[in-house]
Amino acid sequence: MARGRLNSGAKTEAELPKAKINRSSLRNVGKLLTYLKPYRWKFIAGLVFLFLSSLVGLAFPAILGALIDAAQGFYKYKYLPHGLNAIAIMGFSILFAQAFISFFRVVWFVQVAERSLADIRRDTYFKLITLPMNFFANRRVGELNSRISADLSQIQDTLTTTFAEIIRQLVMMVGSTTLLAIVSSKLTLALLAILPFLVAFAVFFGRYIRKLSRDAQDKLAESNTIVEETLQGIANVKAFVNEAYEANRYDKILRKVVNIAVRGAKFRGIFASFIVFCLFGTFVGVIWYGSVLVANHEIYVGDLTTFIMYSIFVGAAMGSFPDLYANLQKAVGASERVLEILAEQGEAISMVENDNDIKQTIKGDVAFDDVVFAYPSRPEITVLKGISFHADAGQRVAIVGPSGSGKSTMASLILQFYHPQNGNILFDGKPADNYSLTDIRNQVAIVPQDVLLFGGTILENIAYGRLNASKEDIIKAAQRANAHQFISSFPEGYETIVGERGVKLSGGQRQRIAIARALLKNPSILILDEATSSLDSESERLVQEALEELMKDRTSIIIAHRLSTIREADKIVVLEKGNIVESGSHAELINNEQGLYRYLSQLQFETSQA
Ligand SMILES: Nc1ncnc2c1ncn2[C@@H]1O[C@H](COP(=O)(O)OP(=O)(O)OP(=O)(O)O)[C@@H](O)[C@H]1O
Repeated sequence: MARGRLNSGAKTEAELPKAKINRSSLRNVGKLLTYLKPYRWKFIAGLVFLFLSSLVGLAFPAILGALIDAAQGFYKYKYLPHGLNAIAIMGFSILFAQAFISFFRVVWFVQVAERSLADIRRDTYFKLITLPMNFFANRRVGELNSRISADLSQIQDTLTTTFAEIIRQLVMMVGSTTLLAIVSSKLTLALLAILPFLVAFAVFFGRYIRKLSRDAQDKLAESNTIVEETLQGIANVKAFVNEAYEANRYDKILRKVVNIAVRGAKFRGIFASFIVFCLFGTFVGVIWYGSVLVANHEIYVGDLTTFIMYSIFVGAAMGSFPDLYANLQKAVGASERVLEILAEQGEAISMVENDNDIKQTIKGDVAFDDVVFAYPSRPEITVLKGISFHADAGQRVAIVGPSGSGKSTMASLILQFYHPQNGNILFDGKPADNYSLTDIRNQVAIVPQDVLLFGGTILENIAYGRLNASKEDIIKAAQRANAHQFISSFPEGYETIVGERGVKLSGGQRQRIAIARALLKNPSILILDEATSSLDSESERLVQEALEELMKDRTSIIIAHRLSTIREADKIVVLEKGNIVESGSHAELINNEQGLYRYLSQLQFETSQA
């Protein structure tokens, strides 16, 4: 199912060229355009200036024609000054005005687009990070990444360039055609007899080329996903000596990209040469016919110049439409994909830091009451089948059981990453819905199996537990977590950059940083997802000591893999295939000869003896 969604997403992309720009897609894009609202005056001013600069541009051919006619002593236009120099000065003034107007329209459009796009980016990112875990289970990081980068850049491009170009070219085309008709209706008719064929060809061919380039883009996105996934799991790639396999995988997809792109290149080439041939052919024809009209004294030479320039404007405008239209279509597709994310239902987390302060304190009682749960991405498999257990505030409760029995799932439910389909999770006797999400997550900390550190400094990584903590508090937490010593031994101390995902630190060091982070957070409920990989005995001792310190005076739910570490727990809950099969103290459980706990303990004891 997860891949199903992914594929459907990819399919929308591939089919996009066929999706017409229609009312409903435009309505969708209209929703994104609301982001322009705060900057609407600048945007409207930009539009007006754009319109003006296009109109002013239309005056040129007339002025140049008038200049040439004036050289021969003809003054056809009453509203233009008589005299060569006067007309030339007018031409320069118009040029200056156009330059002036163009400057502002470019600056304003870019300002508006940059600002509104930053707003959309911010909102998309905010939405993304508040989406429930299930959303992420169904998508790849690379795919989401490209929403924020590629799709939004496409929209930005369209707002800054394509949109303005479309308006400009439309004004040029309509204006030039009208003026052409005024200059010479005969020549205009001759031109219009050829142009529709050109346009029809351009549109037909342009569509096909767009489809090809979309396919190439999709494949390229796929290849980027490979790079990203490989780099993220580089240790795995190396450990399995799968460099050649990955290189092959990447090479294969790159070949596909090249194939599609090369096929597209041929069509693009044909398209370009045909357009060039037709355009020049049209001009040659028009100049030929125009020269005949001049020879017959039906029009002036200046008129012919004016006419040729307007024809160039019309031709250029028509030639630019297929690309502009393709860009518009891409932007519509990109907007739809971005809107998809914006329309998702996020979790109730505020983006204002103070809103997320603790409002209802939790003492530390945790209980599961007949909890039934299946992951939304795999509804057919019930992972927890009616779990009930209780941990009093301050108690240590260990959850043990074979791999896949649902231990980590229980941790995710306590953190409210998912919600049970049946039953309740209770904090201090009250169902979780009675608390805000932020209240629960602020008072529950997890030290996960696989500690993920961010790329910044050690200080920043510990401070992640409480962002407003002072440096003294951070050092104190590190000391309590047995981390201060090794941190101080680094030349840069707390300012040491941990490297991407903490690769510069050992497993035990990373764990102690995670413990310091949790100590700083000072939660009333602690979840320890014990690391499966064992550390060397010295490191193990340091981590264990740090954990003891961390567990003091709070409820601890320990997901244990090594049963030797949980003998002192107040209660041990034994899980098997989503059911609690036993619970009690170590002494009670070990005496149950038929019990799973005793069996697992013996198994581990034997393995460690072997
Ligand atoms: N995000 C998920 N989406 C769908 N199914 C999942 C997801 N995470 C875990 N599962 C499934 O839920 C079941 C319980 O997994 P869970 O990780 O809770 O087990 P566990 O007892 O913690 O195992 P381990 O000791 O190996 O960590 C497994 O069958 C697993 O395949």
